[in-house]
Amino acid sequence: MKRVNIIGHSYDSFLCEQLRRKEIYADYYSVDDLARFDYECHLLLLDLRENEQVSWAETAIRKLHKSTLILVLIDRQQLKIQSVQQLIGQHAWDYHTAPFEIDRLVRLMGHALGVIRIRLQCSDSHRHSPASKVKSEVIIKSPAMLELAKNVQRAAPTDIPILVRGESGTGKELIAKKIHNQSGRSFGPFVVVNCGSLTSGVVQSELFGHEKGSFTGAVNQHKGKISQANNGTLFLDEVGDLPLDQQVNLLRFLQEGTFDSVGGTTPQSSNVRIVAATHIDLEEAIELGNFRLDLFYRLNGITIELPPLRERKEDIIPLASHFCQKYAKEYSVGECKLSKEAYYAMMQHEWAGNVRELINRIRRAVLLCENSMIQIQDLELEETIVQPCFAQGLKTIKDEVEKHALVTAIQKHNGKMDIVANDLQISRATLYRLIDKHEIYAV
Ligand SMILES: Nc1ncnc2c1ncn2[C@@H]1O[C@H](COP(=O)(O)OP(=O)(O)OP(=O)(O)O)[C@@H](O)[C@H]1O
Repeated sequence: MKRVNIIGHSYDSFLCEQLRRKEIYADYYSVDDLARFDYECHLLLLDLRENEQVSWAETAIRKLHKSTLILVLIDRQQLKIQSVQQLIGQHAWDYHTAPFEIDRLVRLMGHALGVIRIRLQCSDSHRHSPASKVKSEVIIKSPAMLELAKNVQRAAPTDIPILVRGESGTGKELIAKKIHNQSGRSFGPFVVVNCGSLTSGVVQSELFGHEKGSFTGAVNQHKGKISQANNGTLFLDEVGDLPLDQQVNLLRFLQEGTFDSVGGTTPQSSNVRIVAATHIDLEEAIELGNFRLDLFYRLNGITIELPPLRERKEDIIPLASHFCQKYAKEYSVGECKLSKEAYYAMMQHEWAGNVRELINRIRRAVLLCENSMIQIQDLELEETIVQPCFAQGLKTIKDEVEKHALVTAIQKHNGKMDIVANDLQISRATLYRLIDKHEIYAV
């Protein structure tokens, strides 16, 4: 659905309804209600019909960003008025004379929106070097995550809602930022709402905003996160924890594109792309009656499922190295390395807290380690114990040769498992099975 802001003398329900039928959502502000208008729009229709005085329109135009496209709607006879001519000549991108023909008006708006889109794309490629985007450096080496990155790249440029699922600390928010950065909205804001940390009343005002005086303590008007995310991405973190009574309001916004602020009397709109994340089992929450099925369908245009770190072991060491470097630089302690024991302990650890846990252990270890070498105790990990193999005949000799080949290849390639597997001409799955079989926790 397309959107246009209209300023006019008084609310014209007929015009708004006609536009709505053509899938254009009109946010109408009457001259008396301009305090509500935030002047941050791309397309503005100035409805000057039956207005002799246009001074209010000139005042409004002065507050607009100079890139806003202005269309003017006037009565034919107004074209003869000098102030109207001036206003059109100086500020309007185009005008339309009443009685309006809805199809012509819609075509005009469609054209204006097209121009805006092209302008934004051009200014985006000029203005936005990677440094100006939301920070989202993602370390990825495992096949599962490389596949996931491909899906993110495919889905990001569309406006399809994305549901990111995964255990806590797997990188859901980071992926949401990546989606934003790879979308046409990267020039706009990336706004995060943590649905889990707020009570129902607070969530409503946080998401939808509130009007001055709408409740005790509402001393000023507050712009909600949905409005703040206009032309950008709204990231609904822990959406599974959104209180049930607020789920219906969110659903209405997702279906109709409109919402009411707390204490507000006119529906508002905002052009946002929704990315939601959850670590809870939403299907189970639906069965238990804690989450709405219709909202689930609305949010779940595409699902991106982040595997836990223990299921993508190839990412562990690259992540550890990255954060070693990062914190060594941050704490000015010189380059740090992982000892072989630390390395294997990391590969064996369960990582219940996923990447967040890895970051915490590495950060602490970088500070605590001696001689720039991170040991198991610096990471506060369990020492992995190598069980001896008992030699018994040919089978044992074969086993010993196999183990020796594995250990040698792992040492030679510094633990890079994909290269080790390649060198030994076995699949990665077989390599891990053999590492488990021989209990190779340290080399
Ligand atoms: N692949 C990755 N590369 C680099 N950093 C990562 C990666 N994955 C996660 N991180 C980092 O790990 C930390 C946790 O990630 P994030 O907050 O995105 O996880 P989450 O799944 O949203 O967690 P929660 O469910 O607890 O909100 C962040 O500091 C993030 O930058």
